[in-house]
Amino acid sequence: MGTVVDTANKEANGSSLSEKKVTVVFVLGGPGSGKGTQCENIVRHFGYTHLSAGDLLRAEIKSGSENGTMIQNMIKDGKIVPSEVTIKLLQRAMLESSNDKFLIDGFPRNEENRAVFESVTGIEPEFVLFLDCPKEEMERRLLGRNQVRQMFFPIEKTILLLSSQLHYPFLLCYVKGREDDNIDTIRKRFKVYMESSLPVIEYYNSKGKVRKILLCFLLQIDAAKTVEEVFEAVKAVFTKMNPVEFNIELKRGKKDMLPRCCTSLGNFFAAYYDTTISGVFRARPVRSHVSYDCDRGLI
Ligand SMILES: Nc1ncnc2c1ncn2[C@@H]1O[C@H](COP(=O)(O)OP(=O)(O)OP(=O)(O)O)[C@@H](O)[C@H]1O
Ligand SMILES: Nc1ccn([C@@H]2O[C@H](COP(=O)(O)O)[C@@H](O)[C@H]2O)c(=O)n1
Repeated sequence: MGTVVDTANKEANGSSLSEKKVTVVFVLGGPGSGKGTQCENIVRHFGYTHLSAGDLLRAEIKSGSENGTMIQNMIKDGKIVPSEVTIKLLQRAMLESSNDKFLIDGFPRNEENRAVFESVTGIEPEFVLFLDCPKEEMERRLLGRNQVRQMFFPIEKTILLLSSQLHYPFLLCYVKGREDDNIDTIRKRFKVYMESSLPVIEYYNSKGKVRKILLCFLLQIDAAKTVEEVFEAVKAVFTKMNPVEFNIELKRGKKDMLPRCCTSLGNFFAAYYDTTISGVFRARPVRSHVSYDCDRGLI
């Protein structure tokens, strides 16, 4: 008998994810680090489809599903919803999409999410984009997120006015925004992030899959990077996403020859792995449009 996730894997259009070859990038970072904001930019520039695990869960609550109340309680408490539920939603969204490139935002959130996703779908992420943001900045952003909604959305602003002037506090429930953007739940979400989500990032880091973006300038107070500054760094990661492998024989087998390899291959390579594995090293192209007809060389 198949599991719930097996069923989801088949039901969208009769096909399964293993038949549909997909590229997946996980976008991770603490609550409010700006994952959703950067995903919107990546979608525009690089043609990915953005799947936010949190948004899919919130949509499931609204749909009146039998799991709705359980999901709502978990989110209110900052807890992680059982993997089977979230993975089913992700699988369905991937199967229903005509795209084959996905940004999965806010997933995997814990070791169970990661292991079940990989075993059920057979998908390993291309890489993990990790937005590394100080806690104080994330807290400021989350608390600000609801205020922004209240200040700029005209209907919400009107309801706010009515609720205060006519003393109808119940109207406030229409302008609250995300129920988990309150200080109590935010603290719980930070705890879950530190205890359960960071180990997943460490796991992928040990496999060389993490591309970390620092969201604040180092050694500066109040030095959070703007959305545009962060996206410049994100763009560089996606532009250089496909490493090119060269079989380069190093005459003297010395690591310090590698920068010269890069230079002699036309200055197209900004970075390289400084380890040689039986004479092979990988270089990342600076310009994505360059074509590589030289994949062998003797330096
Ligand atoms: N670089 C930035 N500088 C200042 N504010 C930002 C920046 N990036 C995002 N924000 C703002 O911070 C808030 C949180 O951003 P966003 O919703 O993208 O975070 P998130 O990581 O997806 O959050 P969550 O984990 O809760 O889903 C939003 O109000 C957004 O406009
Ligand atoms: N893999 C996940 C992702 C999210 N959740 C729950 O949703 C809440 C909001 O998530 P955001 O990514 O939108 O911040 C989160 O606090 C969890 O309760 C989950 O369970 N599993």
